[in-house]
Amino acid sequence: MFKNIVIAKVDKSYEQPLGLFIDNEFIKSRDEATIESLNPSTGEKIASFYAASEADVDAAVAAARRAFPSWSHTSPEERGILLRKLGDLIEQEKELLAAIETLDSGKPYKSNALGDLDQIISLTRYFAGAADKFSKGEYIPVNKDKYALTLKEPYGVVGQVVPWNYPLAMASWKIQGCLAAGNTIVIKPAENTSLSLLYAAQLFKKAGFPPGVVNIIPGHGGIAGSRLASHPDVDKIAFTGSTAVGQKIMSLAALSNLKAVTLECGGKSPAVIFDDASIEEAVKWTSMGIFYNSGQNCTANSRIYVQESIYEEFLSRFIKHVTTNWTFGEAADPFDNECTVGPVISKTQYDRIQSYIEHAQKNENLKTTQIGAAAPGCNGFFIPPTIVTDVPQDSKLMKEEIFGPVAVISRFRDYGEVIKLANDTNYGLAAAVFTESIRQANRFAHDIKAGTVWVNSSNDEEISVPFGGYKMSGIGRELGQSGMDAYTQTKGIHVNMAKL
Ligand SMILES: NC(=O)C1=CN([C@@H]2O[C@H](COP(=O)(O)OP(=O)(O)OC[C@H]3O[C@@H](n4cnc5c(N)ncnc54)[C@H](O)[C@@H]3O)[C@@H](O)[C@H]2O)C=CC1
Ligand code: BAL
Repeated sequence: MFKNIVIAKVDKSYEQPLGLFIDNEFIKSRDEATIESLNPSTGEKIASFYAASEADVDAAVAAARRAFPSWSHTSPEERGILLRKLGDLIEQEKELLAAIETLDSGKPYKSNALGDLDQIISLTRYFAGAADKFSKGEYIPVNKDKYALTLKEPYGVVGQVVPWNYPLAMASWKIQGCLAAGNTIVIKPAENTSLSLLYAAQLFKKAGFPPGVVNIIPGHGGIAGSRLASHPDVDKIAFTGSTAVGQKIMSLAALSNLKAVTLECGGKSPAVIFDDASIEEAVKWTSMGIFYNSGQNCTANSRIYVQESIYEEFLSRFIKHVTTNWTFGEAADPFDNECTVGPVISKTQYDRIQSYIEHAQKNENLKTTQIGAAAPGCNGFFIPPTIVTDVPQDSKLMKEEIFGPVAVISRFRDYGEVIKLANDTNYGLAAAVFTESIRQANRFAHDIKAGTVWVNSSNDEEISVPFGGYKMSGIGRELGQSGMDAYTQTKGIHVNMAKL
C-alpha cells in the first residue's frame, strides 16, 4: 500500500501511499485496477496507485454520509482549530510536498512548486479563520410582528473533481472552504497527478479530521469522476478542468438528483497593452502570465493585444525578456533552480500543444519564434516558449485554449476595437489591462466580460478575492468568502410574533 520513493535532488526519501483513502484508511480498489504515474520530465514511471471503481466511489460516498451528521455539528470554532493544525502540518512538510508535486507534475520546484505550497498554507489558515466568521446568517426585521433569520447550512456530502495543473492547490481551493462550512468530502484527483493529495491524506488524519470527513478516490474521470457527478447521495459537485467535461458533469448532476454545481473551466484570457503603459512591466507580467507553469493555467493570458504604436518595441523586448527569464535550464530538470519552464504534463498534452504550433506554421503561415530547445535525447514533454505574432482574430490559436507555453500576440488601433476583440470569445475567466490611465483601466474593467480583471498585472491571484468565470468559463466562485458560501445553502426562518 506504500512505496518508498527517493527524490535525490532535494535529499528526500518518503513512503508514498498508493491506496484509496476512505474512512481515514488506505485501501485497495475493489477490482485492484491501477494507474501509472509518470515523471513528465523523463517519461519514466514513478509508481502505480489504485484506481477507484464505481463501487469504490459508492463506498467513499457512504463513508462521507456516515460522517456528516457528527461533523456538521462540530462547532465552526472546532473546525477552524483542525484546519489550523492542518496548515501547520502542511508547513512542516512543505518541501516534501513541493518535491512530490515537481516529480509528478513536472512543475519547477523552486519557482513554482514551493509557491503553490505557500499559497496552500495561507489558504488553509485563511479558511481556519473563516470557519466561525463566514458561517453566520442574517437577522431580518420584517415588520413589528415578524422577524426572520437566515441559517447558512452545509450541503452534506460534496463531490470534488480536480485537474493536474495545480494538483494540491486546486484540491486545497476546494477542500478547505468546504470543510470549514461543515460538509464531508469525496474528492477525485486527476489521473496523472494523484500522489501529492494521497500523501496529504495522512496530514488530514494527523490533524484530527474524523474518519469519513475527507475521502480521496484517485481514478479515471469517465469512471470515478462521472459516478461522483451522477451519484444520488452526493449533494453538491465542484469541478475544475476542461469546459467539455464541465458540461458533462453539469448534465450528470442535473439528470441524477439536481445536485448543486460549481464549475471552474477553461479560458482564453486577453491581456491588453495600451501605448501609455510601462512596456517593461507589461512584458514582465504578460510573459509570466503565459509561460508560468508552462502555460498550463486556466487564466493564462493566452491572447496578448498590443496597441500598434508600441507593437514592435513590445515584441522585441518580450522576446529578449523570455530568452533570459523563461528557460528549461541547462539540464531540463525542474529540480534545478534555473529551470523556470518545466515539461507539460503528458504526451497527450505535448502532442496537442505541438499540433497548435504546427497548425500556426503550416496551415496559417504565422510567424512563430521558439526560444530554446530541450537537449537531444531528453524524453520529457518539454515545449520551448513559443511566440506567435500578428495572429488574426479568426485564427484557431486566438479561439481555442492551447494550455501550453504559447504566446499569441496581435496588434490593435484603439479602445473601441480592442474591447470588441477582447470580448470576442466564448470564455470569460480573466483579463489583464496595462495602462497608466486610471480612467481607461476603469472603463476596461467594466466593459470586459470576465470574472477577474488585473490592472497592470496578470495572474496574481489572491486567496481573499473571489475567483471564477463568466460565460463558458464556469459557474460559481471559489476563494475568499465565496470559497465558503459555495459550500453552504441558505435557509430562511420566518418568526411570526402576531397573535390572532
Ligand atoms: N481549467 C483548468 O484549470 C484546466 C483546464 N484543462 C483544459 O482541459 C484540456 C484537456 O485536459 P484534460 O486532462 O483532458 O482535462 P479534463 O477536464 O478531462 O480533466 C480534469 C479532471 O476531470 C476528470 N474527468 C475527465 N472526464 C470526466 C468525466 N467524464 N466525468 C467526471 N470527471 C472527469 C479528470 O479525471 C480530471 O480529474 C486542457 O488542454 C485544458 O485546455 C485541463 C486541466 C485544468
Ligand atoms: N491558477 C489556478 C487556477 C488554474 O489555473 O487552474
